[in-house]
Amino acid sequence: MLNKIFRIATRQSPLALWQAQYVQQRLMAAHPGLQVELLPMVTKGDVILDTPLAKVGGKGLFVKELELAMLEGRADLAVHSMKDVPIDFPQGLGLVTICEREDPRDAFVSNRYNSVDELPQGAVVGTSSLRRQCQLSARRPDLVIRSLRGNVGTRLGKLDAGEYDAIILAAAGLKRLGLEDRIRQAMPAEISLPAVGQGAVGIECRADDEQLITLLQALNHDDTAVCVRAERAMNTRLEGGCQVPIGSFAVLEDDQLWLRGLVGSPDGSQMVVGERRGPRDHAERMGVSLAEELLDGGARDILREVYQGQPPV
Ligand SMILES: NCc1[nH]cc(CCC(=O)O)c1CC(=O)O
Repeated sequence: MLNKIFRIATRQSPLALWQAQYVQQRLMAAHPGLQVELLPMVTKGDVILDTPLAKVGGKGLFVKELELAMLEGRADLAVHSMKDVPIDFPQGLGLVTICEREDPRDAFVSNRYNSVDELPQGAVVGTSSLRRQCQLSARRPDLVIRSLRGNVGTRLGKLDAGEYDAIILAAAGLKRLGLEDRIRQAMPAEISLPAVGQGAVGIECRADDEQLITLLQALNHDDTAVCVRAERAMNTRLEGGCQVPIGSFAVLEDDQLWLRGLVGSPDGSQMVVGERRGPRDHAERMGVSLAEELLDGGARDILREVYQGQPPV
């Protein structure tokens, strides 16, 4: 076993590399003598940077090449931000481990203002997330939301160049990159309900790689996995991709799971919210039943508009 080298397929953005190195180090620490290397790759999502994600086919773009490398045996595992992991996995691959969640909140970043509520009338806020746009606009209909893409460093550069009064990023990405001091306001879930899986790192590998799956168990964080499972079950029932304004966020409080969900129109004029509390082993069914409540409460009509004629049933 120890003469095998395990290869982690990874994108080359600083955040992707940080996450891959984090898993590499944790694997080697948990299993002294284990050899783990990185296989840095370029994905389609990295190449097409100036088109809104919604127009180029979504987040699957960032993972396809990594998955092909695993299926062809050039790599053994891939590390993902759970937020970017699609609902379905290709035949032969599976998500086997979810690591402990970093700060799940959205971060308000600005060089002039301390919070969303402090922004002046008509301020320009950068984000390409319909979920963030929806919640910002619902709270502050006067704000002008402008598209913002690129990796974390690029986005901060555009803020610093004066293109925006403020931008919204995931707190987790900023903290991992040592940029925590850029956060002016870690937005509570009441102001910005996070995306499914936000802040959690997941590990994908070949479903029949029993040796690796066993080694990876040491990195699994059960509480995080339960929360993310509930969030993903809700998202799956809604057939949510990343181009839809869906928030889903679960926490464990004294072993009780508290799941909150939100579906809104991109302009923030409509918003359907709901929540479930229950035992941790009901994670999936809570996600599904919350999704159904949201659908019946208006989300079906909102999503029908967004999906343009392909509504969830
Ligand atoms: N959509 C891109 C993406 N995917 C994961 C993170 C941040 C880290 C995380 O949520 O784990 C980000 C950047 C952002 O939203 O600011």
